[in-house]
Amino acid sequence: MTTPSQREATAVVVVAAGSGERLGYGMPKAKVPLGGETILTHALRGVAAADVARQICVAVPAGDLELRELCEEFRQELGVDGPLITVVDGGSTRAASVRAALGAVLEGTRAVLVHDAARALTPERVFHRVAVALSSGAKAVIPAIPVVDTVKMVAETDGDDAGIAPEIVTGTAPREQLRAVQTPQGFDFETLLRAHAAAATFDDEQAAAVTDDAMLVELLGVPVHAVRGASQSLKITTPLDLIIAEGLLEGPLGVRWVEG
Ligand SMILES: Nc1ccn([C@@H]2O[C@H](COP(=O)(O)OP(=O)(O)OP(=O)(O)O)[C@@H](O)[C@H]2O)c(=O)n1
Ligand SMILES: C[C@](O)(CO)[C@H](O)COP(=O)(O)O
Repeated sequence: MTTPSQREATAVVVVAAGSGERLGYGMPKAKVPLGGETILTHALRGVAAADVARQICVAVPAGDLELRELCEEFRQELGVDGPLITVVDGGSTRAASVRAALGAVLEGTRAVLVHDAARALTPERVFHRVAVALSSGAKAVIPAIPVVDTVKMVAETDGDDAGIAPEIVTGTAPREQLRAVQTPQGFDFETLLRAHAAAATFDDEQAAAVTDDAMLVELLGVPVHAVRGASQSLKITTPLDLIIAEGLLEGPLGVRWVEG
């Protein structure tokens, strides 16, 4: 476990400003119902239950008053002893939303965990593993799980192969070295600020290639450590993911039965 002084110097950023195109609900994904509540409410409950931070900083779609209200209701539910809940307008990319939230982090913060609201069922133990690794001296920590599929590189087919199939295999990745990466990703605050300052200068193509915060820290040459993630931390991205998440909540023991 982390100590109270580590908790006092930690903030969790929850990015919830995405549009949820692939889920196809016609509303920001954070508002989509899951087990009778919203995806964002589940995510916030998980963060608060983990109790690793004095502040939770949420990025919502710019101008979305409903989600701001939801955060305010959650703040009231936690009461005066709960963490400070700060809400900011997110940006047009995930990284821009993270940057907006980092701008609202309390003075004195030394560690930040960045979490996707879309990973609404992430168990407390994953927050703890990340926080403990940070408190043991890591500057960057990610939760990760082994990849179960065989992963191949492909290219568009051309020449003699055109007309047979749209893609051709160019190689097979060594599966034992691959991990599927999740959130919360934990960082030394100063390191994460440096990484995002560099990313803020990226052109559109470079910015589009940024899919998590750890890769920005990798670009600084800072080691990124991996701890065990959990299968129930799945990112609710497609309608099938939402069905799986509903199923996890409805299981006989709720989401707690899932190992990992
Ligand atoms: N401009 C953005 C884009 C994404 N996110 C957040 O980043 C997390 C991961 O993004 P993803 O699951 O891809 O969400 P969406 O961008 O909403 O999904 P889609 O690409 O289907 O629209 C989500 O919690 C999402 O709210 C964000 O805060 N700001
Ligand atoms: C940060 C992340 O959840 C790690 O798996 C993922 O990269 C987000 O990707 P998205 O394309 O923004 O959903």
